[in-house]
Amino acid sequence: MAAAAVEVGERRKKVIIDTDPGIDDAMAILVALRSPELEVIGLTTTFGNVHTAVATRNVLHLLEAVGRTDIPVAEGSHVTLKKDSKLRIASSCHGSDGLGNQGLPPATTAKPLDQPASAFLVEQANLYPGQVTVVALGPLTNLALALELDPLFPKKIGQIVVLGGAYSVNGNVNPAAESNIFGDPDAADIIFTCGADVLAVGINITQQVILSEADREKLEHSDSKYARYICKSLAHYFDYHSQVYFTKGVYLHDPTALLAAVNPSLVTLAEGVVRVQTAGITKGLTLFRSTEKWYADMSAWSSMPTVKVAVTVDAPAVVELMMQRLMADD
Ligand SMILES: O=c1[nH]c(=O)c2ncn([C@@H]3O[C@H](CO)[C@@H](O)[C@H]3O)c2[nH]1
Repeated sequence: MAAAAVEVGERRKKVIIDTDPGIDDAMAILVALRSPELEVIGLTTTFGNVHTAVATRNVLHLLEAVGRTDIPVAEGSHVTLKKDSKLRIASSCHGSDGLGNQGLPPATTAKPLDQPASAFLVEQANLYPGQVTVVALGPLTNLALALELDPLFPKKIGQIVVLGGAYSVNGNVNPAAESNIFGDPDAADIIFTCGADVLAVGINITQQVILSEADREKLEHSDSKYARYICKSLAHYFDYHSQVYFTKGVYLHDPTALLAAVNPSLVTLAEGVVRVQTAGITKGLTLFRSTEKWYADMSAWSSMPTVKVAVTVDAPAVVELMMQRLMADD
């Protein structure tokens, strides 16, 4: 089974998680910290589920709670690539504090770096050319800014795993758009067409991966500090799903993308050009053109680099692996 088949290579994969926690972001970060295949070399923050300052606060709180303040945190952009400060924040999904309205205090000593996220991303890509995987769990603004800082960033970064897009299904902001792409569609279109090794995991995949009430109970009975940390925010996430999706379980968006970086065999892929609609009623729409058909006239597509898009997922294996990682002994 896929979960058992994970092999720890001699060299752990260096990972930077770009994140806007967010309940399922927090879950993904915790899973990453418990994954021996990964070396988390940094966390960068962005807006989306919360404003960027709150994302930074939440990341620092989480790292302190699990004793991992050795991991550097770089704060990201507070506005979109086009400097729009009127952001869409998904507070109904995650609570106004991003972690289920727990009223958590700020971290006591942990602080972000002085360096902005984009500069940190460029620095790490230069330090470890071809070796760094960015798992992007929010809008892609910081990555697009990194590319502005260093046009060779797409060639120096190892892989960008994007949680984002809705490929041939409705979005979750509106029928057209998924939340992370809607948050900064200009940045997303740039990243999808920049020539980097991009793997997109959309909600057509992540909405198949469901944490049930029974799974939640198992997490609640675990002594692991990682499971205990996430359980405190799960009630809000379950309530939200029951109100808007009429489901008893919750979607594991961010952990699925993270685990696709840990064990790529959990998903199968198609390859083709992805473009993003940047305006109008379909703003944030992700359109995937597979290479299965030749088109006579399509200049906005034919000259563009391709990306990989996840098309199937072993959902039970993802849930099991996530549970194992969160409940493993401290
Ligand atoms: O705007 C949103 N509406 C949702 O229903 C919703 N459900 C989950 N999410 C968050 O957006 C990303 C997936 O699209 C993840 O980071 C979810 O937390 C949502 N965002």
